[in-house]
Amino acid sequence: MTSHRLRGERLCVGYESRRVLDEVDFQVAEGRLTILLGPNGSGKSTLLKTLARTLGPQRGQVLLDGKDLHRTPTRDVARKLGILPQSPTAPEGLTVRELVGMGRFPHQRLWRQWSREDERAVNDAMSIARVTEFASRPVDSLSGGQRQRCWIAMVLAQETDLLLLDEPTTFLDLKVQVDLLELLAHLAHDQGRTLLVVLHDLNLAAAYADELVMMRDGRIMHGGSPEAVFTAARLKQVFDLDAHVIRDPHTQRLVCVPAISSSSASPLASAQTPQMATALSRTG
Ligand SMILES: Nc1ncnc2c1ncn2[C@@H]1O[C@H](COP(=O)(O)OP(=O)(O)OP(=O)(O)O)[C@@H](O)[C@H]1O
Repeated sequence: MTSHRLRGERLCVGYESRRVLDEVDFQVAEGRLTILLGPNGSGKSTLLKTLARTLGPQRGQVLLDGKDLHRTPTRDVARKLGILPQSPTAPEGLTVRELVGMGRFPHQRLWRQWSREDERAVNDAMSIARVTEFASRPVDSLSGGQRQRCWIAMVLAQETDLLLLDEPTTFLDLKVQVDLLELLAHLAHDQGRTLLVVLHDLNLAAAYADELVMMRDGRIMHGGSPEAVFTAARLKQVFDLDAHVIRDPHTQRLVCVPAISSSSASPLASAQTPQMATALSRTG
């Protein structure tokens, strides 16, 4: 049986008078890669922040190893749970090595300064996230994608069993997105870590998730394996997206192909014959 170290019970969460989550129950499957999907504004970040202790619930509770997370000291939480928020910003002038080193704070004590263990964790994290070459550069001098990788390195340096990542693939090119998802799957499958990740790319989510969770209007609509959950009917219901779900002939994985009306498709793509395509490309 899958056990649940992190779970939210009857969570009611909002901002001032506006309620976003209403009585949400959610359990993060241990040792699995769970991907949270949903349209903009559906409450994914709100749920993630509540599970990560950065947002307090108005009602309900989050339990980490059976204890109320919002009553657990920060350092204790940070030793078990790492979070990558959406669009984080680093203090001006902070170098990459300094930023990644901040991931080690929960492991330090007043009487125990920077250790070899900290140094090793920072070097490993920078190497995995491929930012070692930028180590002495200020974070704010890097490109969006390079910066995103530094933040991922900081979370990895924390060496927690639980990782909550909000849109970690923002700014990354497709190759780096795939590399990152490979890494996240490796952390779950080979190291037994528990990951909850918000993503917008439906196909990457279907390809890598052990569990897919779909949200809409602050509610969890569906949860389960991609095979069970990733269907055209559910994509329509949750995202209002007209799409076909087909199997990639090479990998047998499920892939969603958005339906594009023939009037908006490029004439080249909708050309009926190779001769028509050649003629169109000449005139175009
Ligand atoms: N700080 C805030 N103050 C007021 N309302 C907020 C705040 N943050 C989010 N909201 C509102 O809460 C709702 C859910 O937002 P949330 O960021 O959780 O959605 P999301 O699913 O993560 O969206 P996205 O995919 O666009 O990141 C939205 O309607 C949003 O406008």
